[in-house]
Amino acid sequence: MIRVAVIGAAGRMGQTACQAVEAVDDMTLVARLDADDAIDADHLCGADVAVEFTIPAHTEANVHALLDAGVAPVVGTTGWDDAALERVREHACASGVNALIAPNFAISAVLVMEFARQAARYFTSAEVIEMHHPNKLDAPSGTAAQTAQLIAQARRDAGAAPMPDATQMDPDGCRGGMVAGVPVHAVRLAGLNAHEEVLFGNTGEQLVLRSDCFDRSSFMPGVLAAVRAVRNRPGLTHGLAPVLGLEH
Ligand SMILES: NC(=O)C1=CN([C@@H]2O[C@H](COP(=O)(O)OP(=O)(O)OC[C@H]3O[C@@H](n4cnc5c(N)ncnc54)[C@H](O)[C@@H]3O)[C@@H](O)[C@H]2O)C=CC1
Ligand SMILES: O=C(O)C1=N[C@H](C(=O)O)C[C@H](O)C1
Repeated sequence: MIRVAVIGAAGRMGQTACQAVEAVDDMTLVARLDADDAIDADHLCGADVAVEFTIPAHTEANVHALLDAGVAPVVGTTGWDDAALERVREHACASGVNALIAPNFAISAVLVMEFARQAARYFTSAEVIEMHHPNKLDAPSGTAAQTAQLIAQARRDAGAAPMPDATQMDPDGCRGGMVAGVPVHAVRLAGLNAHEEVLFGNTGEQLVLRSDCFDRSSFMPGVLAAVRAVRNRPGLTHGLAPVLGLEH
């Protein structure tokens, strides 16, 4: 039986994660913590693993507190940069407590990232469009940022030429933001949940990869898989792909 704490338990993802943990036979929910609760042994109630869905400004501090408490974090909160990930990697290795941080736990989104990585070298142009509910705090989404980085790395590895773009005037930033040299566009629209399109273009052809997460339950199989896997994966695991056997 895996003893699980949920941090950010009052939030949209935290509530869904609590329900998912309570619905399976091999886990027991031992703690629901939110913004006013200390992350320490008293409040973690003997948890083995903590699922963390909070806010970008606080997630790193929460993760270090969990590692100090000997509880393996499974983190879905976004807003991580390379330096913060490296600090967690070092802390996890030094403490012997494993951690997993993934910008997206939905199978469709993880596969879009993997397929985008594979496709990138074959196309002249690539752009990412992420579309979310208007309550989202960060832009671009963690998933879009990771997708752009994977595309950029694959293009670098393939020695791809710069993408064609004749734009000379864009005072309002309508061409989107640039993540690792890949244009990323963020839509915030009432009625949406979490969606991403990756567009690849060549002369005369287009490939579109799209993930639609209509409901937060879509993230839960991945969260539960990460909870089951994290204690067997030394150090920091970044992304769900390796847990799904998509190592590259
Ligand atoms: N990796 C993935 O598959 C997914 C990641 N996300 C990410 O998860 C994060 C949370 O998203 P939502 O649940 O929609 O947000 P939300 O705003 O509904 O929930 C955040 C919760 O965290 C709590 N909180 C804030 N500071 C805290 C602290 N220091 N310690 C403990 N709790 C704290 C808030 O009170 C709130 O209950 C976002 O970064 C979002 O992008 C969302 C969906 C899927
Ligand atoms: O805030 C959300 O809702 C989501 N956040 C994650 C992200 O920023 O990539 C994952 C998913 O897109 C939902």
